Amino acid sequence: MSSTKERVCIIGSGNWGSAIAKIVGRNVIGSSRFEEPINMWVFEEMIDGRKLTDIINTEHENVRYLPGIQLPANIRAVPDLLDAVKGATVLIFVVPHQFVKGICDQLHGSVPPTTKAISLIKGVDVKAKSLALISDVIAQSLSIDVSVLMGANIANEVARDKFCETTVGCRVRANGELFRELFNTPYFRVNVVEDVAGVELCGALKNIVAIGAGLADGLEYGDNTKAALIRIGLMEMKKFARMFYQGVKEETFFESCGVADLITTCAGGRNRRVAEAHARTGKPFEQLEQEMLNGQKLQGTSTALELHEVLRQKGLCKEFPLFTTIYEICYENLPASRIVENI
Ligand SMILES: NC(=O)C1=CN([C@@H]2O[C@H](COP(=O)(O)OP(=O)(O)OC[C@H]3O[C@@H](n4cnc5c(N)ncnc54)[C@H](O)[C@@H]3O)[C@@H](O)[C@H]2O)C=CC1
Ligand SMILES: O=C(CO)COP(=O)(O)O
Repeated sequence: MSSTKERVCIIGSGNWGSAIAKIVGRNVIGSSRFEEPINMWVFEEMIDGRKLTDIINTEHENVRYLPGIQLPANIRAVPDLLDAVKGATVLIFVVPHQFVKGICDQLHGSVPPTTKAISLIKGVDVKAKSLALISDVIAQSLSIDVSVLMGANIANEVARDKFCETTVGCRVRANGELFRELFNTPYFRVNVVEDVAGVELCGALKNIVAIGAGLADGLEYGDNTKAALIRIGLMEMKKFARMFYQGVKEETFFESCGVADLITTCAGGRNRRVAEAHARTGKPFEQLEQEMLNGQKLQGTSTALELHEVLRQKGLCKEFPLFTTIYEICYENLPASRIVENI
């Protein structure tokens, strides 16, 4: 007899993908709603002569992207994307945003329309010079409903069971509630709101602001300057989100995905850390990403570029001086000190 339970597949296995695998892997144990085995699609690579999938499946640890954390044994690493999603009724998308289109192209035609998906991906897409949400890219490509989960969730802290909150944005309330059940734990508290665009744009845009915060740190400008950049960044995030997506709610910016994620990313995130190194050394971001992140990916620089394409196209650069300056520092060799002068 076939199971009536939901079958979950995680698409992605980086730093956040692995931390989230720990949460959902544990949460489905003994569940009446979800099957216990969970496939996690892994972009295969060799580590000291061994396949990463073999290491995960035998040692239950993602030694490359989340070392030192034991994953539940019901998480099964699968190197083939189509094998991984076979039979899944729930898909969790958690890859760096630059890879999502290629993944959707591969999945096209292999995902039933009743599938419920959620995107944990912080980024945006620019299509024909106009902005698209990553959740819309997935939804349109696969003709399925896509919720989002964003929050103040530095993966290494979540993986160590340190208390935090997160925000699920949904279009279909029942799917939002399903995702609450899948993700919520006493130390990972989920709040569900019906504002997908607001939640997702908070998650994407705060990565640009984090670059600004890191530059200020690298230049040793102090806490007041950093707070000012965070405040101005929040205002630009809000202005941008509401200009491009009618219906984005004011309250969303006070959820975990909004102000809380800004604070944590500007204090401890990878975007901040690499931007600090850029201000100190003058090395290009791409080089620092490779030197400092061991295969993990920066999202803030490419998001600044993508946003800039849209702002320039619409003649809006002057209305977003912080986003524009960060783009120019990342891509046009503007000195880091202009972060303050230009705004
Ligand atoms: N790490 C964190 O603390 C958090 C990350 N996020 C978001 O989650 C998303 C995923 O980030 P992470 O899990 O941290 O990833 P990551 O940056 O740690 O890892 C990079 C991942 O990309 C994969 N990869 C490399 N080349 C690829 C290719 N050509 N095609 C497909 N995959 C490839 C690698 O195998 C690895 O799994 C991002 O949008 C990020 O902003 C959200 C919340 C917290
Ligand atoms: O999104 C994050 C925390 O919520 C992680 O941010 P970084 O990618 O800058 O590490």
